[in-house]
Amino acid sequence: MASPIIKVLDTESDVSKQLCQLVITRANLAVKEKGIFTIGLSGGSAAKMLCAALPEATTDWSKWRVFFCDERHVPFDNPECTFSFYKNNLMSKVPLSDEHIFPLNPNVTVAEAADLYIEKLRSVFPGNSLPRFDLLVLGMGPDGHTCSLFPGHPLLNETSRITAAISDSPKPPPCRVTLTYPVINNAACAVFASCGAAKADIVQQVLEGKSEEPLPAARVKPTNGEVIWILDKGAAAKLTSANQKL
Ligand SMILES: O=C(O)[C@H](O)[C@@H](O)[C@H](O)[C@H](O)COP(=O)(O)O
Repeated sequence: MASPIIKVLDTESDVSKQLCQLVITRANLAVKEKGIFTIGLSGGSAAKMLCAALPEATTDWSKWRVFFCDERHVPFDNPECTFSFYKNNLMSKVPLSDEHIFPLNPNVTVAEAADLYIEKLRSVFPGNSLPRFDLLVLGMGPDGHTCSLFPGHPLLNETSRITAAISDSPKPPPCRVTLTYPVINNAACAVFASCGAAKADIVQQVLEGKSEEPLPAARVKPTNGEVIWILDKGAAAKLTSANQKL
């Protein structure tokens, strides 16, 4: 797998614009080549960036198939629900129909929701092969987690399931469903967007650390794909100069 591509920009607004530009470029290329664009979205600051800029974008929304890299197992009316954040802040502004965005089922147990999510994935990625997303938009928490894959958690070692339930997430809420590394590392492209000086240490650990136990975000290494990190200067502040290309 090639080394991560690192883009360092001045401000969070620049990161947001660059993230959305990458998403749209990838979307329009996938639609042109395959007639469909498959994307996995994350919550947190990436959701805010995408919802702020995507409504202005030019793309054929009818060709998008939108999944969640992870999702909190909460009712849709819970403010923690990532799907509802996108529904209220993106879907309400663009012609992305309900049939093309795939939320979790919050009305079953979290384990059942993880199983049911596999069926939703199979409705777009048929057969038994690993789903290959065109793009996964990922965030990284201050502990180096990504999706709902947390440091030291047994799910880091999941090699057969394509989705998994977690009920002891250290980041509340505790119950979530997450994509696992078999799917994450089968993606054509995974992009992280991280901003702020508070992330500088963990960004340096993930991108330049040599730990025996790599942090979850450092384990995102698509076998036949690329990883792109879009950082503002604050988040990139502890990287070596080689990685600080503005
Ligand atoms: O729903 C979630 O909680 C996310 O998917 C989670 O993995 C998020 O991406 C990171 O916690 C980073 O969040 P921030 O970018 O807001 O720090």
